Amino acid sequence: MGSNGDLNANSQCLSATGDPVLDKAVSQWMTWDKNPLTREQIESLVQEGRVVELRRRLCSRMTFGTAGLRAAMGAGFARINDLTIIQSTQGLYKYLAKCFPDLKTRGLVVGYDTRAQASSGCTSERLAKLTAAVMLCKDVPVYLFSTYVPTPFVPYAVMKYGAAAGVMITASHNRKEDNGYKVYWHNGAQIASPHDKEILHCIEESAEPWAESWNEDLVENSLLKRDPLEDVCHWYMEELNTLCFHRELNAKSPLKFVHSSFHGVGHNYVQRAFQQFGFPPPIPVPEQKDPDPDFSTVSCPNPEEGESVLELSLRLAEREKARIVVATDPDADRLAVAEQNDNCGWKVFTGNELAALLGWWMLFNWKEAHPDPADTERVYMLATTVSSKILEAFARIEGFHFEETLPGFKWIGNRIHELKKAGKEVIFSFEESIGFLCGNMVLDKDGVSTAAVVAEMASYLHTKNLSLNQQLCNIYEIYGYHISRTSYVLCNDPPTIHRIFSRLRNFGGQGVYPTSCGDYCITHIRDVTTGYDSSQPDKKCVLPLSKSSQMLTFTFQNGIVATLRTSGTEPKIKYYTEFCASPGERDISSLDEELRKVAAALVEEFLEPDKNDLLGRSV
Ligand SMILES: O=P([O-])(O)O[C@H]1O[C@H](COP(=O)(O)O)[C@@H](O)[C@H](O)[C@H]1O
Ligand SMILES: [Mg+2]
Repeated sequence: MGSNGDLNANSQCLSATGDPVLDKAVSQWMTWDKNPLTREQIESLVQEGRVVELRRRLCSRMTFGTAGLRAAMGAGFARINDLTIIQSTQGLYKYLAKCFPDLKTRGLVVGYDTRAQASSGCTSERLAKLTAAVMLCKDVPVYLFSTYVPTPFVPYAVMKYGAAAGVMITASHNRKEDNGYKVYWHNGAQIASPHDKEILHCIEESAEPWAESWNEDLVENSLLKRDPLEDVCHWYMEELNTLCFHRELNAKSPLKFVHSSFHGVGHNYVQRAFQQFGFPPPIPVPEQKDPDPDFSTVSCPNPEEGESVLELSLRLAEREKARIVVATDPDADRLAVAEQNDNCGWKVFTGNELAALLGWWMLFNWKEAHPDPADTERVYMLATTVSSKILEAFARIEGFHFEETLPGFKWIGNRIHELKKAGKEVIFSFEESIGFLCGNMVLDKDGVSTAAVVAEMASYLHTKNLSLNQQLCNIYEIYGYHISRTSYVLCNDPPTIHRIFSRLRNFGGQGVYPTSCGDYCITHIRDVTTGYDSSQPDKKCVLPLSKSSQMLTFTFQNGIVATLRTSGTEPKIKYYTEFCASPGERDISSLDEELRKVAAALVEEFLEPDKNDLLGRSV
């Protein structure tokens, strides 16, 4: 890297894109960025005259989506890199300083996962250190974990230390090119509106790096930096006892478990959690147990993709005669589970199916500890609106409360916080995307604690001669079958997405939504993007508006409910469909067939994949 004089000379000779707005952005980038690799990326793009790409990278900024800022790593204000992490943290500092007069005693928690990209020099660890440096240079104490941790450790630490906020550098299950910046508020839940908008505003106002923001030495030398790793691990593992109800049974269980950490952070933590529950540590998938930023053995690092990405785990489990596989996603906040059944191979549970099991399990144990039915009055379970309504069916029959939120655990976390304050007890929450929270130890989904809870549930059921799958059928028999189909198409072009949703909003003329899809009649429409709900007396959505994402829900005459929405973390349009049968209704195969047809019609007629160049799911 040259002296400041060189930087200015560089930025002047580069001002040659022919677009004054872009020229300004290029010159700002070259003045502010001190990372030679990302500077070089912009330099080459300018030299090659790649104006469209430059505009894409430099003329917009990342916004807070379903789970924080998330984008590809690399040069540009629209990407994750040293400079944008510094800018984001400067903005966060500015906002926190406004909200917390005691910021300098409270401090910030910073954690990171195991992502790395050679071409931009961005590793999650380095980005976490820069985050810490920005706060330290303003004399804000920082609890910076000395090694990678599961995402839920950050909100847990925020609550334990009474910190003002927390930042986790992770892109979870996204492709290896991406990274992200998740922000937790002092209550331990991820930030939601209005904090996200306010922070973004402060980021825009704090774009120029402060002199000391690049000073990573502060992390080594500052007395305001603490390493929370040992304490947090210890407290977390101890507190797991509140979710362990049958330790003696666990210790005697003949069941064997295989664990995959998907090349991410989960290995050590899941091993310890199992031991805390009285189990021997699960058998790790050796090829996937250590961090690998290339995610070399999986086509996609998302355990949600099912059997295709669980291949190594399933084969190992067969060799080891392990009945159950648990797989944490790369930042260990979500969990996939598969079970081997004697004659019918592997059953990989969907998030909705696992939630039926876990919801049942948490209620079962809660009732054991609180035999007075009057106590159930203060019990809550939560789920996002695109998740199965199975918990609602439980709540109706068992007499507790169920509520739904917008997609994203940030909504669930903040609602748990409010309910706790009001003296209520949220005993289980989930998202269909294999995100679960048993109890409320942290206010975010947690793959580590859920892995141990699943092992205990399976061991308990085993003593009753039941598999997880058999128990799932029992649950459906009592509460009604809940059959869902969820998938997505890929779309990298925001104008196409806009066109698709706008067509649906004006399907039968201006402002007229569709009244049918395929052969199926639509009876109600909910448009969370605009706040319209035809089923409500005042035609207004009960859920908060979600203007920055697209989300349309169709209720069909046959009872199926389907939602189309844009992902807030990846370039996807997702669809979610469910049929909730009444207890006693058993003709499952015909229900499933009907659901398949509705899902197919939804994609063909409403998304028009050929016309819109949408790619189907490849795995
Ligand atoms: O892409 P979207 O907007 O559907 O969001 C997806 O990822 C989010 C973040 O998950 P993680 O924290 O593990 O990255 C989840 O909350 C959400 O349920 C899931 O659908
Ligand atoms: Mg995750």
